[in-house]
Amino acid sequence: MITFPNAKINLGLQILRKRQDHFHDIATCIYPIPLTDALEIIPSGTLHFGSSGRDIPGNPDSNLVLKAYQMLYADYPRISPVSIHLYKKIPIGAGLGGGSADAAFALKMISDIFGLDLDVLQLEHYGGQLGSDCPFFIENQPRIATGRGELFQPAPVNLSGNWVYLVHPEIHISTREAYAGVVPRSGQKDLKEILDKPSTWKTDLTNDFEASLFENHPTLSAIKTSFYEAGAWYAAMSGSGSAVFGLFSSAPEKLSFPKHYFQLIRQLD
Ligand SMILES: C[C@@](CO)(OP(=O)(O)O)[C@H](O)COP(=O)(O)OP(=O)(O)OC[C@H]1O[C@@H](n2ccc(N)nc2=O)[C@H](O)[C@@H]1O
Ligand SMILES: Nc1ncnc2c1ncn2[C@@H]1O[C@H](COP(=O)(O)OP(=O)(O)O)[C@@H](O)[C@H]1O
Repeated sequence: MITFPNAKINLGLQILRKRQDHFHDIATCIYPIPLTDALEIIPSGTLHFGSSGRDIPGNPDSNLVLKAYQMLYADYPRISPVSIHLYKKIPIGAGLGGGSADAAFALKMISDIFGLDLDVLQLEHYGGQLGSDCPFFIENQPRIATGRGELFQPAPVNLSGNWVYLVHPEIHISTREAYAGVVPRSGQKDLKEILDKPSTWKTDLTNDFEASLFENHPTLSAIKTSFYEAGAWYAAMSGSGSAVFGLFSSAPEKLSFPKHYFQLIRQLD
C-alpha cells in the first residue's frame, strides 16, 4: 500500500497556558496543504524501515513511522512484520507537521492492511501518543485544535481557490525550543471569531511563536514582509517554524529567495 502524507499550515497559533504535564494549551487552526511525502508499507517476513529523499535527523529506529508500527504491534501481536519505505519531501522541523503526518498515515495504513478496523477516535488516541500534531492527520480536514492540539472543532475556514506560497529557509527549529521561548498569554480573543473574519486576519490572526523566533531569525520576518509586498492577503510563520507562508487570491509571481530555500506555490483545492 502507498499513501501520500501531506503537510499542514497553522492559521493563527495562540499559546494560552503551561500545563501540569509541561505541554501548553494552544488554540490554532490546522489546515492541510498539497505538499506530501510518499509512504509505502508492505507485509513482509522481517520488519524493515528505509527512507530516501531528504535526510531525516535522528536514529532511523526512532522514526515516527516505525514507532507507529511498534505501538500497534504491541496491542495487536497478530500483525506480521512489514517493510516500510518513506520518500521524504516535506521539510523537517519546519512547522509543517511532516513527521506527525507520516506517523498518522502509517497508523491508518497498518489498520487497513491488517483489518484492525480501528475507528477515528481510536486512531487519534494512538496518534496522540506519537505527537501533539499527529491526531489531526487522522481525519486530515481543516480543524480548530485546542488542548495540546488533540481536541478538535470544525474550522469556519475554506481556502479553496486561493494560492499558497510556502518558503522554508532551511532553518531547523526544534518545537521544544520554540515553546520554551514563549510566554503564554491566556484570555486571548476567541480564535473562531477571528477566523470568521478574514479581513481582520492580518492584524488579529497571530502566531505566538513569531515574536521570539523573528527576533532570533530576522530572515523569517523578512520573508513574511516580502509576501505582503507581493500582494498576499495573509502571511504568517507556520507552527513553530521555520516555514513561512503567504495566501494569495491569484497565482503569485515567484520571488527571488536564496536558491537553497525550499519554495512551493500551489493552488488549494
Ligand atoms: C507547534 C505545533 C503546532 O501545530 O506544530 P509544529 O510546529 O511542531 O508543526 C504543535 O503544537 C507541535 O506538535 P508536535 O510537533 O507533535 O509536538 P510534540 O512532539 O507533541 O512535542 C514536542 C515538544 O513541544 C512542546 N509542546 C508541544 C505541544 C504542545 N501543545 N505544547 C508543548 O509545550 C513540548 O516541549 C514537547 O516535548
Ligand atoms: N517520518 C519523519 N519525518 C520527519 N521527521 C521525523 C520523522 N520521524 C521522526 N522525525 C523527527 O521529528 C522531528 C521533526 O518533525 P516534523 O514533523 O518534521 O517537524 P515539524 O512538526 O516542526 O514540521 C525531527 O527532529 C525528526 O528527527
